Amino acid sequence: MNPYEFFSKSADETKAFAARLAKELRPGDVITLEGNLGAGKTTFTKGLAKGLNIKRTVNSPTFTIIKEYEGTYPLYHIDAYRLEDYEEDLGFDEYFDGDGITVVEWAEFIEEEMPDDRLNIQISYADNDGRLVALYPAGERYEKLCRELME
Ligand SMILES: Nc1ncnc2c1ncn2[C@@H]1O[C@H](COP(=O)(O)OP(=O)(O)OP(=O)(O)O)[C@@H](O)[C@H]1O
Repeated sequence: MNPYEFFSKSADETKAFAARLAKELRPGDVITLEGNLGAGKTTFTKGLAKGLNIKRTVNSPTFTIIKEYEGTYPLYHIDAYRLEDYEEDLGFDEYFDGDGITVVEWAEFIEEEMPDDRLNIQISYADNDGRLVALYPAGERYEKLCRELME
């Protein structure tokens, strides 16, 4: 069983959990978000933004592919959904190695550009409008981060 799971009873709880995670993040960190339509990926990202003291409203970047927000650190929110058939190098590594925190939805479509070390977060529907938020850390830094977050 995955030890890094959080059961959220409401959108506010999901946001609060994400905000707590955001406080532990630092520039160069990469998070991938997975979940069905309406699972709460945007809600989670709003929580991250709150934790990073971002004042602007976060909404889905589907049509723009990437959105940038200024906060304690910059937040780069990438939605790769429309890049499924894209073959060229898009230069996203500039974000992954950069000065901010990057959140990627549909990372599988740009897998070649994704770093190996990252924190994958899967949000799924649970009973009574709840959500299961499961963290899958890849790499030592994110393992440690998850352990501390769950303490
Ligand atoms: N526990 C919960 N956690 C997150 N969202 C919840 C929860 N309970 C209810 N919700 C509601 O579910 C909806 C989640 O929508 P959201 O846009 O965040 O999903 P999404 O995964 O980004 O969807 P899409 O793939 O359409 O962009 C919101 O209306 C939110 O208020």
